[in-house]
Amino acid sequence: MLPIIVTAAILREGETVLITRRPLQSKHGGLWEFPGGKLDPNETPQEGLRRELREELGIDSEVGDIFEVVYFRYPQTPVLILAYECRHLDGVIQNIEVSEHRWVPVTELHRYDILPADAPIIARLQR
Ligand SMILES: Nc1nc2c([nH]c(=O)n2[C@@H]2O[C@H](COP(=O)(O)OP(=O)(O)OP(=O)(O)O)[C@@H](O)[C@H]2O)c(=O)[nH]1
Ligand SMILES: [Mg+2]
Repeated sequence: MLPIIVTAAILREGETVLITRRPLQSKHGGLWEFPGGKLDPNETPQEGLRRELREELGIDSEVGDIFEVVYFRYPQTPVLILAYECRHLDGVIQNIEVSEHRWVPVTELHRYDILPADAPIIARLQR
């Protein structure tokens, strides 16, 4: 099966990185992740990630360099996650399509129940 392509944002503030919590009623509800989502047809990854950050958090952003690429097999379908360094340009972060957001020091990410596919992203953040 071909993987679903997903983009994820690495947004930093000082030593911290932004993680968001999936709504309880959604798939993997209650788990933490990096904001982002599935690519729509005919969208570039950068366009898709900017759209997701607007939809989920209400912010304008700039998508920068690729940070990590992860292939992971979930029981239902594999995912290919493209994680990009992003810059928060404008707007106050709101929990629109997420239940919570938190700025977490990279050394404390292990305290959170983060989606298993994100392990290589976390490892790179902690290097
Ligand atoms: N955004 C995001 N998705 C991730 C991460 N890690 C990870 O395994 N995923 C998986 O990627 C898939 C797509 O993400 P999503 O459900 O947020 O997609 P979406 O925002 O387009 O939402 P939708 O499906 O309700 O339209 C999910 O199955 C999710 O489990 C991550 O760090 N960020
Ligand atoms: Mg999403």
